[in-house]
This record gives sequence, structure tokens and C-alpha cells, in this order.
Amino acid sequence: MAPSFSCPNSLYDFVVKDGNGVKGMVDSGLKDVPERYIQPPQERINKLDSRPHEVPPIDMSKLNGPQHGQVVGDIVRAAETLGFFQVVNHGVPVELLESLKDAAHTFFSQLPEKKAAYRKRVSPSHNVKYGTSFVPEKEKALEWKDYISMVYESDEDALQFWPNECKEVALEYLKLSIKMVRNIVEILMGNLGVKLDESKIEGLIGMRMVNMNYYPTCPNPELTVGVGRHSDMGTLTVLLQDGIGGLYVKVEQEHEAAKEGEYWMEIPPIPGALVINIGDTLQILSNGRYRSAEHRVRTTSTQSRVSVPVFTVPKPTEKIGPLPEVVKKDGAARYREVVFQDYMNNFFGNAHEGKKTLDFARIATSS
Ligand SMILES: O=C(O)CCC(=O)C(=O)O
Ligand SMILES: [Fe+2]
Repeated sequence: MAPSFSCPNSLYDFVVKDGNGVKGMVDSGLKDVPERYIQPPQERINKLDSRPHEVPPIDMSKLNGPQHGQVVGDIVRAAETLGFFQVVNHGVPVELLESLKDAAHTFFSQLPEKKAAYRKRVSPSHNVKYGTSFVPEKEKALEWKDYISMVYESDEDALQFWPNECKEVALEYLKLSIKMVRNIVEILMGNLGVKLDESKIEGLIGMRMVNMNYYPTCPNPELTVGVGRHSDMGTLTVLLQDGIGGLYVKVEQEHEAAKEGEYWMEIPPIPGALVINIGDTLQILSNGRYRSAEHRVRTTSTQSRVSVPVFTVPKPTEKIGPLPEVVKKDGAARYREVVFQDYMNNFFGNAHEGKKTLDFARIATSS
């Protein structure tokens, strides 16, 4: 039985602790946004305030032809500015992208108890976790999102423990995405004058996970967020979004007057394309040359949205700091060296708050 959603504690227990998720709450016939989901005015997303991202997607197949140099230039420029770009001919078949979106809908349309079986502490595997919002216990306003997260350890582990509804397609997607991620990491490092051997690249993307995000319909999208402002912690994220839209990236133009130079841009869904974004790790390694992208997601009132990110992040034991080649050129390191596990603990220990996560590694300057 659904509880009274006007009582914050019983709502929290129903959605978070019992694992019914936002979907369970919406399915019980919710008419208004509960207090616990109402964002403070400054965090709400006004659709009319944003501008569309009109840069065409990068054709990855052209890396193997005469336009190689131009494609490399496009990737580097995107990584240095917006931190976001879209790609086509990326090596992940379009049919697989369709199957992934279907699998996400199939997984989340199951009965709540099926999904709740993967909650933290009860999940049969430490690599699989179903949850809602980001860190609900730390958040004043919860995010309008449920998710399942699957960390890759081995094929055997994935096929044994990842949910049947999505394991095969998720595994195939992860493997094909990783090939592209390797290419992009090599390009970005090459541009910094750094040649990383296989073991170093592996260190930077040695931990991989596929998430499936589900954003149920919301009675009033003006008041909520699907995901609040954040940057991803890892090296690169590959993201499949469906056709609904609602993914926004912050644009900061450093040379314009402070506030005027800051606005949000929507990354429009492009059929067959994948979205790539730069994570904090690449910002640290490049001593700030590449920018992790601050982004957020809006909810909609008419259709539930799904997205499927592959996160590539360093192994927890890896030490991450600005690359010596870059520090030498720049004259000083802007970030200290951190053990990635510590960075990750800080990342998951706080509610989303834009790019504040990077402060954990930033070296304070006196000026
Ligand atoms: O749903 C999206 O489009 C983005 C999700 C996201 O930013 C994340 O899972 O880190
Ligand atoms: Fe993200």
C-alpha cells in the first residue's frame, strides 16, 4: 500500500528504503510534486532559458580517412571548451542502441520487489545496485530518478549477476563503447604531448560501469530535477539518451563578464548518436586544459525518459594528478595527486553541487 506522500518520513521510506523508487510513487497515482522533491528556485530548470547545441555530431569513422586531422581537432576543441560532444559511426550498432532503451524500460517496468532485490546491502552482488536519486540521505531535495548500476568485473560475473532483463545488451554496449573511449583518450593525450602505454590507459579507464537511468513522468517538471548539476568523476562518459530530451550542459565563457557569460545549452537527442562527456579525472590529468562538463537533467510530464551511460573511471588504487609533461609546460600544478578511491568517496559522500567535487583535488592559489 502506498503511504501518505504528505508525510516526508513515510514517503522517504516508501521510495528510498523500501525500494519503490520514484516510479512506484508516480504509479500510485500521484497528482502533485511532494515537498521532498521541490528544488530551491535557483536549481529549477527553465526550458526557455537555454539555447540548443547546434554543433553537428563528430563522425568517428572519418578518423580512419583523409579527414583524420580535422576530426582530431574537433574532439580536442570540444574537450577544451564545452566538455561535451556527440558522435556518430561510433562502432555501437544502432539496433543495439534501440535494444538498450527497450531493456531499460523492461527493467524498470517490473514489480517494485523485483528491482528492490538489487538495493544496496541486499543485492546478490556488490557490482549491481538499484537505487533512486543520487545520495538521498544527504539531499535536501531528492532527484526525480531511479537507476540500476552495473560495475564490470568480468564477463562471467556480468552474465551471472547483472539483471537478466538487460545484461546481454549492457555488456555488448560496454565493450563496444570502451573501444571508442580508448581512441578518444589516446587522441586527447596525444594532443598534450603525452604517449601513454597500454597499462597507463588501462589505469585511467580500468573501472567501468553501465547505468540505466529512468526518469518517470513528473506532475510538475518546473519544480524538480531529474539529475542536479554535477560533473562526472571519471575519465570519459559515453551516454545514450532517448528521443525525449532534457539534458543540459553549462557553458562558461571565461572572457565575458562573469554572469553574462554563463548559460545552459540543451544537448538535443540525435537518432543513432552517442553523447561523450569529459569527467573530472581528465580535467585533473590535463591540469585544467580539458574541462569536465557541468550538466543536469530536466523531467517531463508526458513521457518517462531513459538514458544509459557508460562511465569509464580509474581503478580505485590509481594515483591521479596532473601529468608531468603538462605541468612542465604550464609552470605549476593546479591539482594535487589523489588516490582515486579517496576522490570517489568524496564524490559519493555529498549531494550534487556542480563542479565542487574538483575542489577535493584543487590546489588553492593565493591570488
Ligand atoms: O540522463 C542523462 O542524460 C544524464 C545522466 C547523467 O548525467 C549521469 O547519470 O551522470
Ligand atoms: Fe552525469
